Amino acid sequence: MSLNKVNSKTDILIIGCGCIGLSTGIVLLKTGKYNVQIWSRDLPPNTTSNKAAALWYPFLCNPPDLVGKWSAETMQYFKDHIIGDPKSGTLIKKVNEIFRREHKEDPEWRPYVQSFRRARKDELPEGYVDGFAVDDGFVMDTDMYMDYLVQTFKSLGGSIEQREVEDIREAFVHYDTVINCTGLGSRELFKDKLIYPSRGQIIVIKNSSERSIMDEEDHIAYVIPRISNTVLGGTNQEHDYNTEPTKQDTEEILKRVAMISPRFAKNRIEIQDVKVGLRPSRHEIRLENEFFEGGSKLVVHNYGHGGSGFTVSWGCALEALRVMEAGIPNLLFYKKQQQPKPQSKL
Ligand SMILES: Cc1cc2nc3c(=O)[nH]c(=O)nc-3n(C[C@H](O)[C@H](O)[C@H](O)COP(=O)(O)OP(=O)(O)OC[C@H]3O[C@@H](n4cnc5c(N)ncnc54)[C@H](O)[C@@H]3O)c2cc1C
Ligand SMILES: O=C(O)C(=O)Cc1ccccc1
Repeated sequence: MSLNKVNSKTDILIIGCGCIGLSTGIVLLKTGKYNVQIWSRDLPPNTTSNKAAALWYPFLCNPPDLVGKWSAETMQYFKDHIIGDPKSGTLIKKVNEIFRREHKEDPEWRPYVQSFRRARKDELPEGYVDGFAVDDGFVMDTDMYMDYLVQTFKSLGGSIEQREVEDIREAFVHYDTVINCTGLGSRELFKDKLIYPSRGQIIVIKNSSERSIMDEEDHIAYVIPRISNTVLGGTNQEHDYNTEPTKQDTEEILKRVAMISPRFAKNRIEIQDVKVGLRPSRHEIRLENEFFEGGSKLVVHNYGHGGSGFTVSWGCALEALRVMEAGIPNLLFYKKQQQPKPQSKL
């Protein structure tokens, strides 16, 4: 049995149609070497990814050095391929993280982001004494961006099937190489009990804001302006599976946001929507090969991106391609394929 090949391209299955699965699929398709299909239980707009704020900013994601590298690669990828396209739903927006106490240390990702600077005093609301700034930060109108990823994936020849995978062996019937982008779903599908939900609630409002600003010191508060609305957040309730918004969280978020952006204390806030998503949290992103069925099947894991899936998406997609291409030659029958055919005795 040879590697699944049609039109001399290798067939790859991706499980999961969130920002990670779609970005990974696009990177594979752009090489011109793979036929890529996505199987996914939920499709946009019904994924965790669609519940994100979303802005570029490393948050609740590890390991720090790799998250810094992948965040910077993702920022570059957005600048090179995405931000110029109005269909992508992205906007360049300065982002400020602010602190009530002096913050001596720069963030671990600072060495990777040249545009990083300390916040100026005039960028700090009353009661805040220190802060970070990234002038070329960017935000995504999440649903627009997710639709853009789906259209880009399909325009490159990718296909998407709504299908839940209950046992990875279902995938092995048709594919030798599978990329696992199931986020929190890996808790069941691969019995990884290290991944757990961190519940995040956000409020979508009509009002606008000139910058993204956030305080994540003692509790989370953020304002993230987008093309068609602004997102106020948020919460971070670990191991909480409740996907329904609560009135209490909405009130808490509005109270905290008024502290970091006083204009929201004075102006009437017109709530358009309240959303909840379960961040796929893990002590660190799992991005590695795992062989099954005696080395004849390969799964590339790419999940556990916590609060930074969009921020590291393209860096992780490029890494998943590298890891996969390092793994394929080790597939058992791939090796057999390469063996010279025995010469006939006649
Ligand atoms: C409120 C909130 C705000 C956020 N804001 C930001 C932000 O500003 N910036 C940022 O970078 N990140 C942000 N995040 C984090 C970001 O949303 C996640 O890191 C990201 O969505 C993870 O993407 P994913 O593709 O791994 O997961 P998901 O979007 O959950 O996709 C997983 C996919 O796998 C599918 N799946 C799972 N199990 C199976 C199975 N067994 N069979 C078939 N399919 C399966 C699911 O249906 C889904 O399609 C935020 C998260 C929340 C909750
Ligand atoms: O809520 C989240 O998961 C986010 O990623 C939004 C965010 C980004 C940066 C700081 C705090 C929250």
